[in-house]
Amino acid sequence: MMPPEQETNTTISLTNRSENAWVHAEPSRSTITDVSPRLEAKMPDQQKANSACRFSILHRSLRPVTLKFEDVTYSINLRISTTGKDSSPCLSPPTHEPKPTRTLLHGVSGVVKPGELLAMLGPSGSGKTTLLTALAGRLPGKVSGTITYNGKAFSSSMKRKTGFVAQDDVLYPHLTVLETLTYAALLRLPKELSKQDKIEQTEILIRELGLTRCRNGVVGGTLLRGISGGERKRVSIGQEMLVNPSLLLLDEPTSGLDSTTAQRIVVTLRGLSSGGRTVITTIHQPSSRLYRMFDKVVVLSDGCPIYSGKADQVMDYFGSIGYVPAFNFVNPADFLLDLANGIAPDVRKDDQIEFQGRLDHDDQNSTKQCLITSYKKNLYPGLKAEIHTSLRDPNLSTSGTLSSRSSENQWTTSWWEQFKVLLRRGLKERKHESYSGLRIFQVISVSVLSGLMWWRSDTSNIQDQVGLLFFFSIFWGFFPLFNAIFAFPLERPMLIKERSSGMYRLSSYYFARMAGDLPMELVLPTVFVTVTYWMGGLKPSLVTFVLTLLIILFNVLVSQGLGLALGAILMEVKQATTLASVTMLVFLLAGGYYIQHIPCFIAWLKYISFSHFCYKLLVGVQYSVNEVYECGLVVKCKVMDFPAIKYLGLDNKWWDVAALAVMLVGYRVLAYLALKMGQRH
Ligand SMILES: Nc1ncnc2c1ncn2[C@@H]1O[C@H](COP(=O)(O)OP(=O)(O)OP(=O)(O)O)[C@@H](O)[C@H]1O
Repeated sequence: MMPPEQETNTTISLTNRSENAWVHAEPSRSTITDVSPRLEAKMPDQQKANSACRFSILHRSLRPVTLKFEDVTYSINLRISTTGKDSSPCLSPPTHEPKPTRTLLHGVSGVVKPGELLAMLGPSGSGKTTLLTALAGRLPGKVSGTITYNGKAFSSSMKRKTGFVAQDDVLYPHLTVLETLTYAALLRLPKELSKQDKIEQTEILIRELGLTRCRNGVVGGTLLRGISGGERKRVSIGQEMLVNPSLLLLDEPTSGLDSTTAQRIVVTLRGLSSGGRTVITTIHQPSSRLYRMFDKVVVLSDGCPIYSGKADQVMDYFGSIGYVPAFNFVNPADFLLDLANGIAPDVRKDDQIEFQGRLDHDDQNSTKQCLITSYKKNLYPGLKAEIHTSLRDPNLSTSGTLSSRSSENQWTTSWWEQFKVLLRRGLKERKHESYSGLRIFQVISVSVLSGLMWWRSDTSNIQDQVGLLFFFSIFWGFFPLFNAIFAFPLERPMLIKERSSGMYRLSSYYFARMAGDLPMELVLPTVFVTVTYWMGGLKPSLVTFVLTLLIILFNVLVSQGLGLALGAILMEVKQATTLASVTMLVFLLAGGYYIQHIPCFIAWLKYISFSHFCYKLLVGVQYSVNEVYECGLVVKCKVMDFPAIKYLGLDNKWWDVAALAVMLVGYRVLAYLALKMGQRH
């Protein structure tokens, strides 16, 4: 363990180095050379030129962004109104009529320029996250007021220049720090950089963030012990820093961290903003030394602004409207939080006569009202003027937009590259879950058990043998279905986070996910069928065995597709598993083995049951048309006349194959469309 002093020293030197490697307001030859002197020294001239060119591509993406927001107001529809009224104390007087909406932000304004670090302060529930999410262009529904980025609305090009670090770290628990950042680099850095360059950038970043000690440690999560909370937070920040964002927004990056680690993170943010980025962070209770690092603050009280402006002018402002702390050396952040909570400060002796009367009568709400009114009266006009000077803002001369419209919508990497990286990452993350001993044990034990139950059955016990074929179709309908249901609901937070930052196409993710699931989905049934087929005494023919296996694999893929579709449509595991159980029960009953005299008004159910088609095909390949079995004492009957087979009406097998093929494609298209629609909400 490093002593704390050493850690702090490292932080400062790291931040300085970070300014060399990551923080560049304007791309130039000199900054390019700064990026990686070690790399350049090793390269021949031509390679150096190429490398310089490649790194310039990375740094060209840092364009100054001036973010202005004016009168931002945001409401949500309330599902259940318990009190029947909007509880906000903002200027409008409370009404007693039930309202279907609740306003979370009430006319918040501000300006943040490149090189500035803005902190949003306020009590829990005051709307900091809501405002931050609105500024990151990620808030669902309608946000009224104006939010502009270099004078323009949020666009897909801005999306890729924006880094957003959410309050809860969304990371894959089984990947190491190095793997997490490398995969992010491979997905997010421009295609003009080689894989080696991207890996080099990751290594630099790991050093910049002080993550060297834990680079090979797994990230961990609720059920898996991994790196510490502070390290995890730095990994999340690192993922965003990789793209060299011009605008970086962070939600509570210091929450739950000790003061040294919190300072380390804010120092890093300060370094990032000094290099020309626009950095906005929400923060709960900063110490006074952290507060001093902020250029601007927005203070919210129940969604209403009580201050928006320079951090070092806050005390003067509140002093000017009559709120002065009792002590000269009070932490401004504590003072602001008290005010935002409606707690008027203790007064100094010389001001006592002036304030005593009001303190006696003011409750917290009226203090808040008073502060909000003062903000509107004193600060807001000035802020409005600052927002409206956009045309004269020198930062806007570079306006931050890319040279051509077409390049705005380009992805940083190709579809194929995204697919490969996502596939590798998915396999690595899920190998623990897919190849878990438990799952393998489950399949092998059921296969051996059923092999023993049906031990060497033959056509003399045709009922049992047909039962084994039906069991194949049902077991390999249930098992993949219930595994696939979890896929999208569990990955949802990651998908939302990565897709919101424009990391990859939905189609590349979707195909990578399907391809990643294939090995396990196909290996386990193969083992199962091999064991049970031969133990169970089915037709001792290699061709029949292979055909049986292929039919079951086909069935597995169809069932997996249905599971993916249910998961993607409902995006909720409990609901999806309930619906899947009902569906499979219907398929089981309509399959044709248990009931052969289904009333015609409900008999159509078998046509939507993939188990029915699978069972039909299995019977079709197991028995030939003229095959007979002993149906009584020295009496032979045709297998095709056995009730559970006759009912199936074995005609053209290709129709059954076609029906399964339609379901195979249909369910997967449905799953994709459901994901796509889900992304819009
Ligand atoms: N989707 C939602 N449905 C209902 N209420 C919501 C929703 N989103 C936010 N809120 C409410 O809006 C208010 C502001 O929430 P927000 O998360 O922005 O606060 P915050 O200042 O970031 O809080 P904290 O510091 O505790 O994270 C809270 O009272 C919260 O309960």
